[in-house]
Amino acid sequence: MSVAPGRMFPMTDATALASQAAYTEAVATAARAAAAYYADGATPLDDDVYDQLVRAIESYETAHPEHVLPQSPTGKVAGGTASGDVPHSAPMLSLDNVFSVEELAAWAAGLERRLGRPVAAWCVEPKLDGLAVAARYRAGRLTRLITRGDGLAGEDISHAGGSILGLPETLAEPVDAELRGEVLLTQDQFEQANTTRTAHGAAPFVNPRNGAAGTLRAKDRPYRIELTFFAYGAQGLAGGLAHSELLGRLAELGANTAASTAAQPRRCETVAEVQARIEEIARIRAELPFGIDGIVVKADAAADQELAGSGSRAPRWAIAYKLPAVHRVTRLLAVEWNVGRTGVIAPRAVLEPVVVDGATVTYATLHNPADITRRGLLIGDQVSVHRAGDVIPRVEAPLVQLRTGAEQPIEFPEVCPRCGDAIDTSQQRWRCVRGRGCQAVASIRYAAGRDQLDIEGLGGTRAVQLVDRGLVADVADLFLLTREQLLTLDRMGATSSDNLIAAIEAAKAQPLHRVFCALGVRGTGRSMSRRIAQHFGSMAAIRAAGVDELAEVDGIGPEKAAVVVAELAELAPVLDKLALLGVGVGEAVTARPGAGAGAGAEAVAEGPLAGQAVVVTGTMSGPLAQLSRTEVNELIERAGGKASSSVSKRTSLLVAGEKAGSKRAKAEELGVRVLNPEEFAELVGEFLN
Ligand SMILES: NC(=O)c1ccc[n+]([C@@H]2O[C@H](COP(=O)([O-])OP(=O)(O)OC[C@H]3O[C@@H](n4cnc5c(N)ncnc54)[C@H](O)[C@@H]3O)[C@@H](O)[C@H]2O)c1
Ligand SMILES: [Zn+2]
Repeated sequence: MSVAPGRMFPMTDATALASQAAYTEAVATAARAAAAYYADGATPLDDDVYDQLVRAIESYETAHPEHVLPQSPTGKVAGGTASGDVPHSAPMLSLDNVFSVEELAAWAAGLERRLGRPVAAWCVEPKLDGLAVAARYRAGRLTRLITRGDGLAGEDISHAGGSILGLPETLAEPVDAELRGEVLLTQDQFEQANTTRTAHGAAPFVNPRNGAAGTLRAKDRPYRIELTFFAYGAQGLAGGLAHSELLGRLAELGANTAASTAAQPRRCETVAEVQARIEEIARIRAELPFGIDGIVVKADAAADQELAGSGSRAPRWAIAYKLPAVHRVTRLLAVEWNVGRTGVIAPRAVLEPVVVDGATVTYATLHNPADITRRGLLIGDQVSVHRAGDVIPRVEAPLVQLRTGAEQPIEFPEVCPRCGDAIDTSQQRWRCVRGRGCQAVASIRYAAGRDQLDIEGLGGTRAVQLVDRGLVADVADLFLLTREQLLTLDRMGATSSDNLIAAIEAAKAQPLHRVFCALGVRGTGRSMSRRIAQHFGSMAAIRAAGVDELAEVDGIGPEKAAVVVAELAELAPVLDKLALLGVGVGEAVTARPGAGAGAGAEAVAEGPLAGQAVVVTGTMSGPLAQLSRTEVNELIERAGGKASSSVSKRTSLLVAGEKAGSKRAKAEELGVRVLNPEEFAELVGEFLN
């Protein structure tokens, strides 16, 4: 992640409030969201959106101070929605925010103007994404634990004291003091918490922060959830310590601090150094074992802090440099089950697209079936999605409070979705019992298919037999099969053996594009294979091509080209065998630069509609609904057919939608085959876009 100058994510400009009515509504929305956020975390707004809203409210209030509403969240700790009955020894404040390095520099300059001198030094540390607590110690023993509340008084949560790592029951010295810091769930603790909760029939936590809040408040739970404490402040310890010295002192007393992590607090002399450290922490954010939602910059010296003082909501000597939210709420649309090369069957969430940390996320990992159960997910749920840096996006949990009742259970496969054989569910990661053989069966079936090598007599069960008997492990092995070997298979007589051998022999002469297609390289269906074959002219040339050359083929971008190159490299042993056997060398089509998508002469002779005269009538539906009549006609031509407008003896096929009328009657009279738009779309599926 880079924090180069400029805004890291869209800010308030677009959401400036134009009128008092808009302001009133914004205040109401923010107040509702904050109330939900500090109560149970079930807010429909993402943090970024909430922050933007509050900024817009603030700027409106600056311009119209006479119109400020009393329920406005600005200037208040927790937006004024939290409270408590244990008074704090000194206010527990929030932090003001900046969103760019320019704003940070302006804030630092403002602080120095206020002080009338340069800030002696800064301390830069992670902004831990949890909840602030005050821990009171008497003679070194923990006596009371209190939430931040409204900043002036909080709730007593002493019951939680025993399950917080890094918050000692007894300090290393018998001091009377109050430690302040953040309580959070690390990623591991969050996963563990949700396993425990779902096992007890409780709803999983939406995200670690929400989980920490719920856990601190809860009493009398039948299970224990472990949390972690990071100290960053204190009351009642010897005064005059710089912040960085105080952190050292807290660690000496036995409390956990961020110094124990890769995002260690660092003392910086200049704002440039501060920016560099911010950038470092932002860069390692995704690898930290706990969540951070920003980086806190503090004036280090006690004298600077004292002179700057505090406002009602936040100290003036510290600022939070916010990072883009890595948690987003979106809808779970479906779960797909993909079988990997080794037969592992992995679920994948299909999401309503959402931008998280700068990238659009449409898929997220669900790890394994137990993971789905642990999270208690349903199709249609609003879910919290996490993504940071290059980390694979993951679904964290459903927001059960937002369910409508229309959610559906997730169906788990009963047989391998690729080969149809049984699933081994004895491990967390489900596997096809066929293991690597699953891939072999699937790839051989695919290779023998009508649009590839077109080997009749090599359907599903035959492919399974051949793989199970160890006769075939890849496409090339097919061409080494002997009649004698085939005769040893169940239900395989002399005639079927001869026929299959003949079909395989014939397949040797299949043109290059079909042999290439038979390899099953990802993203290269029938028409793409044709284009690649036409472009390069021989398998040797295709294999010799690099990413750049492949990317020149119509329809292959650099990313797809890289996939093709990588998969071909993996297929090298198969390709070597095929070359030795002389498969895929027949009828090499000469390279035709610029040949379009399946539009060449070959395409016309090859598609599912090859040589057919097709008429379209009525209203198109299904996948064809979006197409104009011209587009449907183009589709027919791409698929090898000829589009015509009237039904006659020469018509091969009529595609009849709703309100088809006289053409349909005539076709039926002439005995012409009639398909509805859906059936037709299936027939020409591959050519649809
Ligand atoms: N999504 C929503 O609807 C919604 C609603 C309300 C609030 N929020 C989120 O909550 C934020 C406000 O929460 P907040 O009031 O807790 O303030 P905050 O999280 O913006 O910052 C203040 C808090 O940071 C914490 N903190 C972490 N590391 C720290 C460190 N090293 N030093 C000092 N403090 C540290 C402390 O708990 C402190 O109270 C908003 O910015 C928004 O992102 C979201
Ligand atoms: Zn399988």
